[in-house]
Amino acid sequence: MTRRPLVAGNWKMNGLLRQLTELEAIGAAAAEAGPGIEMLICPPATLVSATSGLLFGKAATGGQDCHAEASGAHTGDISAEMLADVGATYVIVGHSERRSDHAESDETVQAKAKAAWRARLAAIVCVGETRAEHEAGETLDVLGRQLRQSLPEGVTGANTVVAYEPVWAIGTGLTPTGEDIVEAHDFIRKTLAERFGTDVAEAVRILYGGSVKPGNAGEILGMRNVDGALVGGASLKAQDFVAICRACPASTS
Ligand SMILES: O=C(CO)COP(=O)(O)O
Repeated sequence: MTRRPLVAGNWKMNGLLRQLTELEAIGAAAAEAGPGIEMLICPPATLVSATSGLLFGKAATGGQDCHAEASGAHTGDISAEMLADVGATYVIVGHSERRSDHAESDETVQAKAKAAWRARLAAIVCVGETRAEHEAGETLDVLGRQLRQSLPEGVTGANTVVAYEPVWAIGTGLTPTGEDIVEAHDFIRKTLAERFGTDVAEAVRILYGGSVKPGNAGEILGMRNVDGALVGGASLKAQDFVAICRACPASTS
């Protein structure tokens, strides 16, 4: 089974209209990379519409979060349907910053993943251990629990991407060892196979996120069961993001 690598940029709470100029270079690089790699930008909600317009036909656009409901009295929230309406095809759910800043539980994340599917968006479901959990040797236990509770029934390779983001590696410049990344990704693939069957598990892309930079992208993206990256800080500069995409081995079919 060949999985098409996905390199995704999560701009988090960064980006004003004037930063949309970065998208020109990203769109050009996506066109040059061809179909062997998929590129995705998840800007803040205010820029989703403009981003999808600028990247149309070249790279995908996603939201960073969605509410579980389609519409209603939820001041300040946006729904998966609203993201789809302005051209998004992906939405990140369960990012550790949502889990900590907004006390999102695995159950909430699961409801959001279902909402994404309802709106025909693919859900990028984030999992990852904290520093304390890492140091206590609990990484695989935490990943197992988060996968069990955050993923709805009905996962397919088309509707779901899993992102492994160790919380202690996000924005810190620290990354796990290669062995730790491979162990986590192998474990995620095995856990998906146990619940959804081998065919589905082989089709779901598993991204690594946490301090991915041009300097370490080639090594990380070449690892077994690493099907792309979810990039934070380094996705804000087109030059860095494009360098990361270029370091990604493309699928050949
Ligand atoms: O949280 C991340 C992507 O979702 C990773 O962020 P950094 O690449 O800034 O470490």
